[in-house]
Amino acid sequence: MLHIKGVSKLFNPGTIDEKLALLKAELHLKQGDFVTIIGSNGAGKSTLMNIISGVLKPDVGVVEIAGHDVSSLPEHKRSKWIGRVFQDPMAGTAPRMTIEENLAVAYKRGQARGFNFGVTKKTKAIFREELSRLGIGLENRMGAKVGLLSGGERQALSLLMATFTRPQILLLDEHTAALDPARAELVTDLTEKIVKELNLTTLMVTHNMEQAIRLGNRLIMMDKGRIILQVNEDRKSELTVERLLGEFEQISGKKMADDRVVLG
Ligand SMILES: Nc1ncnc2c1ncn2[C@@H]1O[C@H](COP(=O)(O)OP(=O)(O)OP(=O)(O)O)[C@@H](O)[C@H]1O
Repeated sequence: MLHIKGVSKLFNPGTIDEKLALLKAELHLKQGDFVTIIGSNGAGKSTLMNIISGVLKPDVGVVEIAGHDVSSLPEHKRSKWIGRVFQDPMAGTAPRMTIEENLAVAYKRGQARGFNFGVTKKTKAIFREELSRLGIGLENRMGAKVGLLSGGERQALSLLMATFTRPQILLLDEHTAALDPARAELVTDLTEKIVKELNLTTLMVTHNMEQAIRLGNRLIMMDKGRIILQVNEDRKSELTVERLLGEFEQISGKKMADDRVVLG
């Protein structure tokens, strides 16, 4: 479903600001794989997500989604295959628009050109049904401005919008990190439910090792632009935070340089 083949990315080559963000990354996911991504600061996690979504172009290498080589396609041309939720609850939704208007935009995404913000009776019924799947009562507040929702409600809505058009790939970029523990748990539970129901191929960056171990069927660990560890389905259930930190230290020869990971 998703193939990353020999992808590298160097920022500001040949200058004093040169930064290696990805080196010969190889990752192969089948339909329905849910991989959690963990790593120290500046490891290349966001760069990997940006290269999959088309925000960044790799210097070399190939990105293949559902049999299509998308390496040279700009972000908007692959948006029909990809849903993405960011850390910032403000990022995925338009605060001055109502819930149903936001959903109308998501509904149109990846479809024919031109935005149509109109909400018909039929689409309204679809929106209500989709919102009720979240189980947090948003279906009864469809005319409410999104800016009035809590961070957790907005992230739940962002998740729904990102998966509305049934993308091939779901990218989650620390999407629960800015929420308090109770709301983070709610959004995490919704994530698991939606990913399972839609059998979505999912990549989730998290700084929480316990979450990285608990969620999904695969895990990768990154450091200095490299994927240094891939744990597949058969071994994932044996992982513990201590083992993972131990593996990181053994492979990278240093301690995990990210307090959020260690404390998390
Ligand atoms: N647009 C850019 N211009 C220059 N350097 C960049 C750019 N984006 C990322 N980098 C550098 O590339 C490396 C990888 O960054 P990236 O954001 O992918 O790491 P990350 O694993 O997501 O880190 P964090 O967990 O701290 O967010 C870092 O050294 C970073 O400073």
